[in-house]
Order: sequence, then C-alpha cells, then structure tokens
Amino acid sequence: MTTALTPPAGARPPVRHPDAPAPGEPLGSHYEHCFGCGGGQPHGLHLEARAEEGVAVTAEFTVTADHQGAPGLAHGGVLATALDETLGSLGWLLRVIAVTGRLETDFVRPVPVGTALHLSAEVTAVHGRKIYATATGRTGGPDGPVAVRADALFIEVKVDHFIDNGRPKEIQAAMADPDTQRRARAFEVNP
Ligand SMILES: CCCCCCCCCCCC(=O)SCCNC(=O)CCNC(=O)[C@H](O)C(C)(C)COP(=O)(O)OP(=O)(O)OC[C@H]1O[C@@H](n2cnc3c(N)ncnc32)[C@H](O)[C@@H]1OP(=O)(O)O
Repeated sequence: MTTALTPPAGARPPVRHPDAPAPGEPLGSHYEHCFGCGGGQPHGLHLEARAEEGVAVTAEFTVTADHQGAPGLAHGGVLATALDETLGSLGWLLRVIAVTGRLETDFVRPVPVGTALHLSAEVTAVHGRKIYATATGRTGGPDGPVAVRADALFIEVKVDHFIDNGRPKEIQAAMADPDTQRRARAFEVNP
C-alpha cells in the first residue's frame, strides 16, 4: 500500500452518523444512471449494498457476459468499479458526499462470468476531508476466498463538485429525482 493510503498521525476513527441506516438496511442507489448501482443502466453492475455495524457495508454483484475482459472472465476494471462503488457507498453512513481520490486494487483470483461477488468495505480512518477505507470481494459466499481487494482514499466534497463539473442536463434531472432517498444520498447529505 502506498503512503498516500496510510492514515497520517492525527487521523481519527470514523464516526457513524446517528441517522445512518440500521445494520441490514439496504442503501439503495444514489443515482439511477450510476454504472455501479443504478437501475437505469442495462449493462451496469446493479450492485446492491446494505449497512453493517460501525462504518461498514456489504454488497453483492453478479458478473454477467456484459462484464467480460478475457473470455468468460470479469474485466479487471469492472471489478475495480465494484470495489469503488461499494467503498463510495460508505459516505452515506458518515452522511458526507465523497469522491474517490485514489483506489489501489489487488486482483488475487480470476472471477468467472456467473459468479456472485460478495463485497465488504469499511472506513478505517478520517483526517479532515480525507476518508481512508478498505474493501474485499469474495467468491463462493461472504466467507469465501478473496478474489479482489482494495485500499482507497476518498475526499469529501460539497454538492458544488457535481454542479460545477457535471453536465447541466443530468444534474438538473438528478436534482429533480422524485425518489427522495436517492436525491438525499446524492445531494442533500451535507448541504
Ligand atoms: C450525483 C451523485 C453524487 C454521489 C456521489 C457518490 C459517487 C459514487 C461513485 C463511486 C465513487 C467514484 O467513482 S467518484 C468518481 C471518481 N473520482 C473523481 O472523479 C474525483 C476526481 N478528482 C477530483 O475531483 C479532485 O482531485 C478531488 C475532489 C478528489 C480533490 O480535489 P480538491 O477538492 O481540490 O482537494 P485537494 O486539496 O486536491 O485534496 C484534498 C486532500 O486530499 C489529498 N488527495 C487528493 N487526491 C489524492 C490522491 N489521488 N492521492 C493522495 N492524496 C490525495 C490531497 O493531498 C489533500 O491532502 P491534504 O493537503 O489535505 O493533506
């Protein structure tokens, strides 16, 4: 792991927000057209995450033929996306909006099409806007062998990050999303 992913002296343990969803509760999608979790992406991962105790989540995603790199095997970038999405959903337990600054991934075993990847992620430390987190993806069940793992640094941002950088068409549509939980996750967690 690079030094950029080692929490500095003065980093603190994460604090679960009092309004975080209860352990076992599904987090839902933060954006209909998110490639990781959105229902509106036919070839997306449709990853479903739920809250765990502490500042942790678990999630599943099944590798389909749309996700291949080598014949019959998941593309590494797709697996990194699954880790990134799972890690990204941790922000909802802290009630902050955060984007990936750095994602360092180990690909330990190939993951065949048809495999359900069992992901788990947790925040390990927080230092100012920097959120340090780690994730694993296992095959064969939540206690199966590790196929992929990642360490990551997320950076807390304000909603302006999306307003200033996203395309107005999608931003306006997302802000008018009638799904209030999804809109809250995307934009209203830390106004
Ligand atoms: C609509 C739905 C919404 C819902 C949102 C949820 C989306 C979930 C999707 C899954 C997650 C994603 O893929 S998110 C998409 C992929 N990620 C992105 O597009 C981010 C692109 N990068 C950026 O926009 C920017 O670089 C930021 C915001 C990350 C940082 O810029 P900044 O705000 O100007 O902050 P900056 O001063 O540079 O950095 C703050 C501190 O973090 C450190 N830092 C920053 N980047 C790194 C790095 N790569 N490696 C090490 N350290 C770093 C700096 O050294 C500094 O430390 P110090 O000096 O304080 O010590």
